[in-house]
Formats: sequence, C-alpha cells, structure tokens
Amino acid sequence: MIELDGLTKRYGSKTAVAELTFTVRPGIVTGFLGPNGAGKSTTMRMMLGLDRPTAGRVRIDGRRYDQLQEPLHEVGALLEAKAVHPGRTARNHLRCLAYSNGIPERRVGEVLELVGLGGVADKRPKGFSLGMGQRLGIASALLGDPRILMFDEPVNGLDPEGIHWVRTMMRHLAAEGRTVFVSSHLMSEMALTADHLIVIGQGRLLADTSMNAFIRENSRSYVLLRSPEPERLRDALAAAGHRTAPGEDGGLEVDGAEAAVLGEIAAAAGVTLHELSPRQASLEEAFMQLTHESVEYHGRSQPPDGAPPGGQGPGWGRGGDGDGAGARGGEG
Ligand SMILES: Nc1ncnc2c1ncn2[C@@H]1O[C@H](COP(=O)(O)OP(=O)(O)OP(=O)(O)O)[C@@H](O)[C@H]1O
Repeated sequence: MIELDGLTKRYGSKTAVAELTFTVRPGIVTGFLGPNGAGKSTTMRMMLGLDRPTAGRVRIDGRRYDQLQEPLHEVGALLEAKAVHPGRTARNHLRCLAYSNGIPERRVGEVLELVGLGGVADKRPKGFSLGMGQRLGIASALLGDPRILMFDEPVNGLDPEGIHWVRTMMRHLAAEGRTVFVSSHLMSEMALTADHLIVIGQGRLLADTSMNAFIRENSRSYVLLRSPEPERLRDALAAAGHRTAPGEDGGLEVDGAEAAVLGEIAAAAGVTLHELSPRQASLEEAFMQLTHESVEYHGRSQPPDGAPPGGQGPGWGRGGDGDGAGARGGEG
C-alpha cells in the first residue's frame, strides 16, 4: 500500500504538486492520470524518494522509501528515460542491478524470460527498439519480486502489440496481489487497464474513484439524429420539449431522452430520419471535461480567466502515440 498525505512540491513560485492525499491499494491496478505537466512524474519521483517534498509525506507500507531495508524487494519502478549503460548487454545490466541489491543471479534469467527478452539477453540495449527498452525497464522493476510496482507512462510510444503486452502484465501483477500504480495521459488506455483512478490536474487531486464509477458519472449519453429536413426535425423535437445541439455531419444531438421516444416524435411529425442512434461520449471526452479547467491554458480562442490568450500550454498530446487524444485536446 502507498499512502500520500498532503504531498506538495514547489519549484520557486511554481507549484508542481499541491497537497495530494490518496492511497494506492494492493490487488488492483491504480491508474494515475493527468494531462501533460499535471505533476505525475514529480509525484512518482517523490514516492520513490528521488525528489524531496516541499510539504507532506509518502508512506510505503507504513515507511518512507529511504527507511526500506531492501528497496528493490519492496518497490519496483519504471520511470521515464531509464538510464541503461550502453556498453552492457541486457543480461549484464540486470546482473549488476541484482548483484548490488543482493538478488540471486538466477532471478535475472527468470525476469528476462518473463518480459520476453530471453532471446536478446546477450545483446546491447542500444540496439533495442522502444518496446524492447520498455521490457528491459519492466524486467529491472520486477527483479526484486517487489509487492509494489510503479510505472510512469509505460506504454508511451509502444506499438499495439507492446501496449497489449504491458496491459496484460499490469493486470497479471495486480491479480497476484501486488500494488500496481501506473501513470498515463491517455484515458482510453487506462479504461482498459485500471480498476481505480487517481486524476490530477495542475498538481491537484481531481478524482479518486473506481473506474466503473468514473465511467458512470462522467460519460454523457445522447442520441444522434440525422434527417434530410433538419429544421423540421428540430422544431418537432422542440415542440415536444427536447433541446437539440448541432452534432457531427449536420446531425442533431439530444441529451436525456430515449432514442425510441425521439423516433416516435419524428414519425408523428412526418419527418424522415436517416439516422437515430444512441451514443456514449468517449471516456477521453469525460477525462478532458474533468481536467479542462486545470489545463493551464489551451490553444483555443477562449482561455480560462487569467490565462494568456491563444497560448499553447501543457496540452494533451505527446504526439505520435496514435490514439487521437492529443490532436483533440491540443487543438481544442
Ligand atoms: N525540476 C523542475 N524545475 C521546475 N519545474 C519543474 C521541474 N520538474 C517539473 N517541473 C514542472 O512541474 C510541473 C509538473 O511536471 P511533471 O513532469 O511532474 O508533470 P507530468 O504530469 O509528469 O507531465 P508529463 O506527462 O508531461 O511528464 C510542470 O509544469 C513542470 O514544468
């Protein structure tokens, strides 16, 4: 279990992490979500004793990281930009880590097989693909067979097969009863991996909730209608008390009504429908809605109060991760 209590980090006048209090429990995957620059990496670095909090504290099974007797046996972590000695083979890299942490050498072979790097164990990581590098990082985290695992953006830049592998690995580790804490800026990815969500924006806690509750509370249901006579349709719906909003490709969206009811209103008014479909707003949209106010400022025409107009603040996209969230969020 990991417990944060009022955890705060300030860099000069900039507050990167503000009074975060939450608990990460064993046996489930806890997703740590926030737009770029929200403070996820800073929080994780403080959890691992790599950064000193300005205020507040982190306890790992009741102790500070620096009080852990055998840290690698208790907490395994994959942070971004993992340093690997370029001249050492994957096996030797892990051997050095094992040796300096009192881990038996046979464990090196085990974790190499576990992450699927058995076949390239005697190659140097500088020739590794991004996915192979991530696997090596995960192998390092697993070396001490720790009960607690933290992964910072583990699927960043991976191909679909790599993403699937990481996701399966996280779920497997949690099913073994471990505490698994994984950061991401992609809601769509977390929806498939996490049981519980911690959402932050500008360093502040925005949500601490189960994945199911988040989906229930944040996703918007609506009905999309399309007609060759949109004005008549809008009037008929308005007469029946339903407000419409412009939808995709000239369609109309109606919130809070059954598709069947809307279809009957159209039929009674003699309006032809080309489409009548119940829709669910994507989780990415729900996530963006939740964090919208917290993104420092947006690259769109209406910045929140006090923000410089038209600024390109810390947005969503890292680019190239292929899920489209970046493009939607970054360009508004
Ligand atoms: N060493 C530092 N000095 C000054 N500001 C920093 C430092 N490290 C982080 N920050 C700032 O703190 C904020 C949080 O950064 P952090 O890297 O923790 O966010 P993040 O959620 O991990 O974002 P990303 O997904 O882009 O990595 C950012 O505004 C960042 O610019």
